[in-house]
Amino acid sequence: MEQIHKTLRDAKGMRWLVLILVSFTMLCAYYLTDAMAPLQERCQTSLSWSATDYGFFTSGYGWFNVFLLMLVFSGMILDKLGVRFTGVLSIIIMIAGAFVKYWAISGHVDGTFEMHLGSYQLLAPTAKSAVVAGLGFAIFGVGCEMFGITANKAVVRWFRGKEMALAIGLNTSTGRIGTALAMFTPVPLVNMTGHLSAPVILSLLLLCIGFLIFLLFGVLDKKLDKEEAAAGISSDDEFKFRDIIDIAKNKAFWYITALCVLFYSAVFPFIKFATNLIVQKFGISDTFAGYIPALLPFSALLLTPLFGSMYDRRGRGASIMVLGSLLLVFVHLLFSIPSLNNLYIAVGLVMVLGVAFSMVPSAMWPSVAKIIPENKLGTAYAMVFWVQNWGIMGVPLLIGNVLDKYCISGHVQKMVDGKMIEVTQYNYTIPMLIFACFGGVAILFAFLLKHEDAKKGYGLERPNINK
Ligand SMILES: NCCCC[C@H](NC(=O)[C@@H](N)CCCCN)C(=O)O
Repeated sequence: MEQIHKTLRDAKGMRWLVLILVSFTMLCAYYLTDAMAPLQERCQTSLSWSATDYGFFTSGYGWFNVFLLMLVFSGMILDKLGVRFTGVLSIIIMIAGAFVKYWAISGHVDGTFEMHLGSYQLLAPTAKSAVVAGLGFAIFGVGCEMFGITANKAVVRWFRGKEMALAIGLNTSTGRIGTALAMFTPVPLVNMTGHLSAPVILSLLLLCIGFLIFLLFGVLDKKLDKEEAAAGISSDDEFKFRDIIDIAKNKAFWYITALCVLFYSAVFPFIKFATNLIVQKFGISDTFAGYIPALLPFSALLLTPLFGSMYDRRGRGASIMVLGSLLLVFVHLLFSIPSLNNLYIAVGLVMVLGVAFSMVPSAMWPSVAKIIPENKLGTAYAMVFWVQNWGIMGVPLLIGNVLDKYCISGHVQKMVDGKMIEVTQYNYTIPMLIFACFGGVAILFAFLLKHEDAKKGYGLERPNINK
């Protein structure tokens, strides 16, 4: 006779409480990730940054994750030391990074910085404040990504065989609330306080609250450990180097990873430049321009759980990813057309992008858990995030450079903080075409993944809930 063991994760209320506890920190982390996006023009005027400096600072998020392989180490730490330890460590790292970022943009750093290796110029003269803020963002990025994989693993642990995709979707949605808040609160906050660093101080506060809330999750998760140990359920979480090789041998894993880096390269970096795009192309002030990109995470936050729940009940995960990638290309292509400069069109396109931004993540993250066994999941998520970070890091650099080199359309005089300042105008057609190209290649990988699933039977088109 099969013995049925009831543990905390079998109690619906407990599962959802855990989700709330894990998700709050996600909101705080995502807020800080995007809080400088609506302030691009302010950084350029108040800190004398160029678009290249802004792109350089923005790319900071991925520096340590990519070059120091911090994400890979994070995955190992997660699989070896568990979600509680890794979660706490990641929040401490985020707080440290946020502090450095605050220091740099609050006027403590002046001058420019350049780097040479012999006669070769590694870094052209860049505002020192952008370099230090980038370093802070790089430290923060290590914590934020480490927390992302920890949250994924915690949610999969508590929801596997139950409402897994819905839970991952809701967790992602909470992050989107952070992104939405980051789109429309920074400019009013800066206007109110007169300090460019005000949103960063708010994030620091939120992260400290997140830290305390995560400790509560730790108490429940430890209790689940004890119950499972008493019931003889082993979690076999030990990390082995062989895991990386096993994961790397899986073709479907590489298809989903390629889809991930391409899709997100066309979304996250787009968010960083979106406020400025709206200011430049549709001619509205940055105070209101941030409201339009805010519709993107806002619609995604409502729709991600919806698509997640559809995937749980009806399946069709691979098809959802194909359709989401198609929508992405559609939106970026229309954004690239200079004559389409009606504000209603911008609102409509951002909403459609929100649909794409719900479809792909809601199907992608639960699908990784179908392709890779749970004991290797921390490492697998870390490997996907590592590749994805190349895009999060490289694409803002690329776009910043392209803007300064090929897209300057003029200069205007604007009143900023009571002073008349020259503001550079950009034409965003080329950057939007670059984003569309990423989407085009993403479609190809979404099809390859669907084909591989049909061949190997991972069940990406099947529902997640065990009936
Ligand atoms: N449970 C959440 C699944 C991952 C969500 C995914 N996050 C990432 O891809 C992160 N590597 C990057 C986070 C950057 C923060 N703006 C997402 O869709 O947000």
